Amino acid sequence: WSWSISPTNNDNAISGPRVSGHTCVASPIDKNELFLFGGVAEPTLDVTGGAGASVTSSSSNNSAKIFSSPSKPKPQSLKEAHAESARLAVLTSASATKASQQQWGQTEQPPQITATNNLWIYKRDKPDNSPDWQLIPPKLQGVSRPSPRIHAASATLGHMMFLFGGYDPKNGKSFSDIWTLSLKTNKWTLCQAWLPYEVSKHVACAISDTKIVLYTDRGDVLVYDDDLPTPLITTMDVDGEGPVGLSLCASCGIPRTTTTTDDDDDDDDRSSSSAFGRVDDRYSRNGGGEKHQDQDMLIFGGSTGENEGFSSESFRLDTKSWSWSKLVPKSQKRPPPLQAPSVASLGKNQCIMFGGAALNKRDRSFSPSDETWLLTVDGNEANWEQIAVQGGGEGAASPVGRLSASLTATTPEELILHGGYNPTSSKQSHDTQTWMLTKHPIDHAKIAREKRAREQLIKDEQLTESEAAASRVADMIAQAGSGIAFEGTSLGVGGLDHVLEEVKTRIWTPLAAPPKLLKDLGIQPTRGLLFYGGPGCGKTLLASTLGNMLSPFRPITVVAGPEILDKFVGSSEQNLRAIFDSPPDIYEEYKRNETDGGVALGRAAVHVVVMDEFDALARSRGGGGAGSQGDAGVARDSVVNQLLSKMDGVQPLVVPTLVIGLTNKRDLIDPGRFLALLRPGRFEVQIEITPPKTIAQRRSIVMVHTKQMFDAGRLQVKDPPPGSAAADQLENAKHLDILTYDELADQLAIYCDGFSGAAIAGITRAAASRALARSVGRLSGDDLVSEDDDASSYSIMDCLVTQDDFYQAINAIRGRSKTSDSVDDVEGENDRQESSRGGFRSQLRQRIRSWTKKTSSP
Ligand SMILES: Nc1ncnc2c1ncn2[C@@H]1O[C@H](COP(=O)(O)OP(=O)(O)OP(=O)(O)O)[C@@H](O)[C@H]1O
Repeated sequence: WSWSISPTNNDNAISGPRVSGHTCVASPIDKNELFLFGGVAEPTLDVTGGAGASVTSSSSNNSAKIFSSPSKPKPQSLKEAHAESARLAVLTSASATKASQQQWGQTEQPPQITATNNLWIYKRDKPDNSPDWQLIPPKLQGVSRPSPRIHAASATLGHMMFLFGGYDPKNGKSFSDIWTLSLKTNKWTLCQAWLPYEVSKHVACAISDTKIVLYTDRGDVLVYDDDLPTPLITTMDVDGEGPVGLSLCASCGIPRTTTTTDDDDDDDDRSSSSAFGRVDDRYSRNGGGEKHQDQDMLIFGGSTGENEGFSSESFRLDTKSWSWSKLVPKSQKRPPPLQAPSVASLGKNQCIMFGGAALNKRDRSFSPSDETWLLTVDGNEANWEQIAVQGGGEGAASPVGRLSASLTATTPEELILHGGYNPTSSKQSHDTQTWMLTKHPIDHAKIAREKRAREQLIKDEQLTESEAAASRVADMIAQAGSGIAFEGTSLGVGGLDHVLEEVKTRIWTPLAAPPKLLKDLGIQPTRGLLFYGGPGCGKTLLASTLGNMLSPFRPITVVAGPEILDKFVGSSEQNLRAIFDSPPDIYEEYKRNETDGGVALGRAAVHVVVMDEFDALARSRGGGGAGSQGDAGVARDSVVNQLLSKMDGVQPLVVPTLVIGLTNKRDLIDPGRFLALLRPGRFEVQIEITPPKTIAQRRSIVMVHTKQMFDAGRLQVKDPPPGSAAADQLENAKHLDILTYDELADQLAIYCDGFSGAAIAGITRAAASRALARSVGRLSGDDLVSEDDDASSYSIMDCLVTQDDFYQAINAIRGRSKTSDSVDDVEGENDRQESSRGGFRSQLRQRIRSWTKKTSSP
């Protein structure tokens, strides 16, 4: 895990709003969009002390003082503790003002806390990945919107964000209203339900498709239910010892571990101790279309309201049995007691916590933490691990300590941190930068070192404009191929790691090296790369993904060999010349930012030409079939000669060019020509692309093609992402023998023995088509719908690709050539098989058994 300022490559990063104590959610519609609402607008003061305590900023010493209310006798019971905590919470704003007056003296005016009701949207879909914070104008937010507030709580259900309560420091008022914001239209609506009392510094998290659970600093667990005709808030009776009235704690959801059965629906029994909303007795499951809850709530840190009562415990609220349990730390290593840290769930059983304020008991000061912790929950055990230490590596930037910031997960491998309050800094106490925590290791030290070396080189050598441009092009290619860029998962290519390794060493490295260094060494980047091998093994896929990586400044040119050949004398050569002499222009955005309109950069930027069916050009005279003789043969001769002379560097090229030739008929290439093609400077690098031979190779292709459906929760597996369609339907499919995603990938890799990459991709498509057909209902009632399912219950949005869909698709393709890549019609094949077969399922099982035997024998 490492921290970086978002975006990493742009020095002119536009910073976001200066804010803390706000709420922020990721749009479920587009992971590149975040919505940020409210918070403290001014940088100088925040009320963070929680119940009975307040904090002011201090420029004189390097830590902020905490002013506590006089110690009270320890509450005797849980109930008393809750009541005490609630009472103190009300005093918070008063003590904050008083304390800050003491701190700032009578003459000096303490800085005012101003809450805002600004709604911001953060979009990252711009081509250069630069962030774009936009304030949504109030008039576009609907007829009415929430008033300014801090410390509200928010959570999303579907495409709606729900906002609960909050506090307005201007008039010392907390709120009990609930608002919904449509993340599609950006319009607010006041909810019909209300919180039972005014509340702020509470937390909220969605626990199912229709329910949000809230934990207040009075120690109450409230449930918002959106699935009823009139939405309703209910106070739950909860068993076990939970956190005692925590203020400014942090929370996130985590998949529930306890099992639910259809008839084990005991929530009604413990129903509500009180219900708030228009219709008091509506908290009933009857006819509510209730889906099974699938998230528990985790609570971290916070203040109990007693003197110095910061909590270091974490608790889990089981939202099925409605009981609290304290997480037991696996080791001594865990975060200290913290107030207002930021936390986000990564799905599955992990979450990440950043920042918060740690209390220094001796002088009762506290300082903001800049630590990042990864928590893995195993039942009630908590395994804490400190991550991204020093930002994730030497030379990495990392966010300064802060509290009341927002940490939002956009994917399980990327989180966004924004805002927050750093009380030890008197001026820039809010950070306006948007920070990104990503799982991929970035070697910041190395990047920084290389950048410095390049800058020095340009300075020392007093490079000309064109040399500097060439250096920048190399720089950009170096960046494009660094980190995990050459990993199969990043390129969407499976099982070809050895090929990627070779391309990286022989093609990318010289292109990415400083041109001056190449000159010193007397070498030039390779001009030609030939991929050969059977059909459907990923040659085209590789060429286009690598081409785009190696040509960041201009589009690549893709041309098929036969397209170049022309029956008119001279036209073929002309076609070829056009490819080399008229490369596509560099992208507009690069031209725009250049003082010379991009002329120097245009001359230096690499042009990648992908020549498919390369054998058509270099075929031996006898091996080409019809049309290979006569005029076409002559045309080929002169085209090849021209190509060779373009590539061997005798004639200077308009721009540096890399030709990637592709052929699945290398044996048709004239041996004499082949030798000529091999000569240095021409197609120096020739790599055979074979079908995946090992289980590991096929597994990685399977992963490439199923990752999207797994991440989106459309794949029937035992471990689907929480809250997804697959998770919802898991309960119904319990009796089926379902594998985890990893197990399924292994299984498919075994069954796909002998398949090409294209065939494996085809199987995924075919399996998805089967699932789609089933959901659309076109085939409802016929035997494509599994016997185990109730066909009438399908809706398009329940669409789930089952493991059986894969097995049937494999079976269909097994009947054909193993390396066939024309599997688009596998669905049709399925239909034919389905209608003509009898006892198909048992046949399939037998086949699978025999494959397993075959493949597992030593
Ligand atoms: N190694 C692989 N990893 C992931 N997907 C693959 C792989 N090989 C093939 N595919 C899938 O098969 C499709 C077709 O492959 P591609 O066109 O690259 O094969 P090819 O080797 O160029 O075939 P041909 O020689 O017939 O042109 C790809 O778009 C991709 O979806």
